[in-house]
Amino acid sequence: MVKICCIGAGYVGGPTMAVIALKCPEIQVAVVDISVPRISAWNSDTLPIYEPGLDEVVKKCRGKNLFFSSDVEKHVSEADIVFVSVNTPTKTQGLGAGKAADLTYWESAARMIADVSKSNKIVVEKSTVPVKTAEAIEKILTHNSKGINFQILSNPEFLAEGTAIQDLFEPDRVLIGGRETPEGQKAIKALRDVYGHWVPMDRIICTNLWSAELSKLAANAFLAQRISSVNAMSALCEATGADVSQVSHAVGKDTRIGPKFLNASVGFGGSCFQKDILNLVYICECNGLPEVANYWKQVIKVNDYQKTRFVNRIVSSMFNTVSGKKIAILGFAFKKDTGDTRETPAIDVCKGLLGDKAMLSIYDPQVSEEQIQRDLSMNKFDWDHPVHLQPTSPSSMKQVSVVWDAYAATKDAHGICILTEWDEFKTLDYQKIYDNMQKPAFVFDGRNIVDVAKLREIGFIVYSIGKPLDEWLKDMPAVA
Ligand SMILES: NC(=O)c1ccc[n+]([C@@H]2O[C@H](COP(=O)([O-])OP(=O)(O)OC[C@H]3O[C@@H](n4cnc5c(N)ncnc54)[C@H](O)[C@@H]3O)[C@@H](O)[C@H]2O)c1
Ligand SMILES: O=c1ccn([C@@H]2O[C@H](COP(=O)(O)OP(=O)(O)O[C@H]3O[C@H](CO)[C@@H](O)[C@H](O)[C@H]3O)[C@@H](O)[C@H]2O)c(=O)[nH]1
Repeated sequence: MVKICCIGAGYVGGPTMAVIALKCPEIQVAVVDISVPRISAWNSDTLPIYEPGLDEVVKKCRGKNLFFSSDVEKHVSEADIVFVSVNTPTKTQGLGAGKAADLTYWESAARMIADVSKSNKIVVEKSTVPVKTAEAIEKILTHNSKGINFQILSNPEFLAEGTAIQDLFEPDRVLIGGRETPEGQKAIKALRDVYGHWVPMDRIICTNLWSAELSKLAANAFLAQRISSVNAMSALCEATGADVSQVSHAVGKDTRIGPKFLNASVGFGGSCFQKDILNLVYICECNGLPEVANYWKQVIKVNDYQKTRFVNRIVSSMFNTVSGKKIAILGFAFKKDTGDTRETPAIDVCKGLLGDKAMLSIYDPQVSEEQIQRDLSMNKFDWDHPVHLQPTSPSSMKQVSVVWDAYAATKDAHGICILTEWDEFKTLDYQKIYDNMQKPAFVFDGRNIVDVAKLREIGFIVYSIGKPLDEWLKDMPAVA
């Protein structure tokens, strides 16, 4: 029986391994992590991450051919294939701080694999890593390898949160990079056979190691670049009276461009886009390519501009001050159908409003109060480091309250900011909400999900990203 072990039971390791276990009943899959609470949660009825469809998959396989354990060394030593899916955050200190990937967790996993292995293994990079990482990992593994053969593969993950299970069931492609030696090709075949249980062969792309590593960074950069492009257009739409949804639709109808990923928003968030582009920028700089680095840096700059622009719209619309005003924040996760808040635009928007002394009442169906407090008190780039390394929340967050209902959040509020596109925000009773708010009542829709005409009919002053401006807002400056 083939044994797989995955180091890192996070947003990628957990769902990916659960799907491999489901699709390959004859393979034994162990997911291991140094975080004991995380492993306990994977073994409980309340999984550590919220992801539609994940519960069913885990329940079908757990205890049969899918195991979650904190006995990292035992499972690694027994495995034929070891996936490494640990976090690779942005470095916060030292050389490359604020840009380069922090490979501390990866390196310690590699050292541990080298220490405990007694048989040949295929080691698979699942984490997103800088191009050429495999070379460094190979050095760690083969140094003092006691005659054991390690084959390194790069198998980056392309799932998106909120649709992880669907993405894993029907991936656009699976990418496997390996050495161009006979042993490397044999290792590629072994991993291709695992995915071959459910992924059509023509969707499994095999490349060399460096192409696979770089393709992952490139794919995220291209995706994020589309969002920054449409967000840049949204500012121009507001200035000219064009409607960004109509522009996106018209542009996306060109089959060379395509309709997906062209929704203007308050800005992209999530644990990957910013981190991976910064990493790409750093690699370009290290390779003496400042023009290429600056090109990609601009994608992040436009994203920051969009968040600042949104905050400025709110403040300038509300008579240039939100001091002491109650603002309801609807949605805190970085997108719908996840409880993940890493790099969510809500953090920057809330911090911007708090800086202007607003009183925030925050509601998100999947994010806990503790998480929100931690996020709002954290430094940039600390977010993806293990919890014990993150700053604790100060008790002085008196301007922030977290409530468990959109109606409570909006009661007596001066304004509403929609920051996550949760479906439930589309069907709220906005008349009831309006009746219970201070007047004039404002809605700032950072996701373009509300029916603007209907809300204006009720009496709201509405700002929607990239849409023709409300009369109220027309003469207000909205410079970032
Ligand atoms: N989140 C996503 O949607 C996504 C998608 C594709 C790729 N990725 C990439 O996958 C990687 C993992 O991302 P994630 O979101 O799953 O991270 P995560 O933080 O949710 O999970 C990583 C886990 O690794 C564990 N860990 C760290 N060092 C360890 C060690 N030495 N031994 C055992 N366990 C260890 C941590 O405790 C943590 O539970 C990152 O490189 C990320 O860029 C993420
Ligand atoms: O048209 C769009 C599409 C997305 N977003 C925002 O962009 C961010 C990222 O969304 P999405 O890409 O759907 O989620 P992630 O889970 O971050 O997934 C991305 O990052 C993963 C980690 O590398 C990759 O595996 C995925 O392929 C890639 O889509 C979110 O804040 C979205 O709200 C927009 O603003 N407009």
